[in-house]
Amino acid sequence: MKITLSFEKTQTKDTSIMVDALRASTTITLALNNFNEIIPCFTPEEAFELKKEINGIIAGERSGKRVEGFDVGNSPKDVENYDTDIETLILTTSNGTRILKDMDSTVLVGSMVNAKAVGYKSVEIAENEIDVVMAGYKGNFALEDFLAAGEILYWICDRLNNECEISDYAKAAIMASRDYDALKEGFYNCNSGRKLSRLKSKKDIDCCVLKNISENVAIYENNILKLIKD
Ligand SMILES: O=C(O)[C@H](CS(=O)(=O)O)OP(=O)(O)O
Ligand SMILES: [Mg+2]
Repeated sequence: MKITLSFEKTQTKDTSIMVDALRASTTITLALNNFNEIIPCFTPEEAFELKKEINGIIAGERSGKRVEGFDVGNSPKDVENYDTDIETLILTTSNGTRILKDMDSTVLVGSMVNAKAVGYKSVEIAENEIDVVMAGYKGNFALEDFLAAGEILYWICDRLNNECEISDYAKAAIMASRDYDALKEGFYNCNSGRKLSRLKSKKDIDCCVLKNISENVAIYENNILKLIKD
């Protein structure tokens, strides 16, 4: 099995894992405890248009703040705990939902909170290649996505008993993610982490940095995110 790490765009047609640790991947993973499906939109305008056509809760942010007129922002716990009987979540965020659009492969969603589950599941479904794709921050490298990718890559290699062809880039992410105290420091002091703290959303970082608190693995098929079947 060939294991790689990429930025924004996947390099495989086999199996990709989209990683946006602060916060979209975490929000998607935990939202599936409250919603049956998530429809990612690429702009707030598109989300508002879709809301007119379907019965859905509309969530997301721009610059880390809830979009005016949305039911909820991009806080994983706020979305997970949103009190509703509606089964569909419409979600648009600055980075994570944007990069899903161009991924021409089987796509899973990975974060710290489901790192082992998504790593193991990717090995189960991949044929020959797994590419972990970092969402980044406004088109730039994001430390938290590199660290979360490293945690996921660790579990992929663990599931393969380290019998795999892994890129140096992917190896570097694993090495960078091994010290959990350093990883947490990275989450709180990266660009997104500092911004979220300024926006009084530190509680979201507290959630997004937790390791393996969820078995949920979302798969992106036909423009919809749902829990992958066992
Ligand atoms: O909502 C988020 O946390 C980020 C935007 S920012 O880094 O807080 O400005 O969006 P995401 O698409 O989850 O990276
Ligand atoms: Mg992010």
